[in-house]
Amino acid sequence: MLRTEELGYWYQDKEQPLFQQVNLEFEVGQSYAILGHSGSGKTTFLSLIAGLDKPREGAIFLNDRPLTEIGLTHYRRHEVSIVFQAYNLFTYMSPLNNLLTAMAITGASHAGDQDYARQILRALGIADELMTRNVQHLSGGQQQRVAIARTMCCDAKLVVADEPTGNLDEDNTQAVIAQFQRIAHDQQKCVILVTHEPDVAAQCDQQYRLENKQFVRLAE
Ligand SMILES: Nc1ncnc2c1ncn2[C@@H]1O[C@H](COP(=O)(O)OP(=O)(O)OP(=O)(O)O)[C@@H](O)[C@H]1O
Repeated sequence: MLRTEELGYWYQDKEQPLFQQVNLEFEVGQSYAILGHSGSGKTTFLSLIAGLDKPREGAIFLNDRPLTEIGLTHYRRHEVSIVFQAYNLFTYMSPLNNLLTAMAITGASHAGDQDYARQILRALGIADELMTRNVQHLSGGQQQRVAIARTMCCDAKLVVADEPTGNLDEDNTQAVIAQFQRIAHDQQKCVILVTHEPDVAAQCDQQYRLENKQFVRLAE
């Protein structure tokens, strides 16, 4: 579904590329973890496949169409869903309104369907009384679950997550990873997440380590 071809990136003020000649394929129905030491370029890679930045070299294809042809604005709005470590929810809204707004903005097939949004929040353990409260009253783990619920109610087949469990305790980490696995397997989406935690990576279907400017597939 998503393919990189001879992908390379460096920041203008850096002499060395962070990665170069990267040829990878990501499929729906699978979850992928990307590991690598701090500063190796994991977040940068994620920002390229999320359409937040453009490659210096090579190209990214969604279903064989280059992102440059799809257009980054359309791609970001309709084709990819992003989960950040810092949740990035609308802080002045309730969980329910966060989902409804995301569905409206992206033109999701369930746009406007409150029951559907409630059902997804419930499945992620957000109790009915929390759904209409301001999200700032929720714990970090609950907010991250709302961010994941938002991904689930949108139609984008590609879900990218940057350190989604970085702020969470063990229980919430497990709940979040289990949910990403459901997104990949039950919703048949492609989940790509960056993590520092080998235990988290081990629960994904495939793992890569970014080292020496290349993504090395780790044995299962
Ligand atoms: N906007 C920028 N301009 C210049 N250099 C940057 C910029 N963003 C990141 N870098 C540098 O690029 C390198 C890779 O950063 P990146 O955030 O992609 O790494 P990472 O592997 O995600 O790191 P971490 O695990 O610590 O989050 C780092 O050396 C960082 O300092």
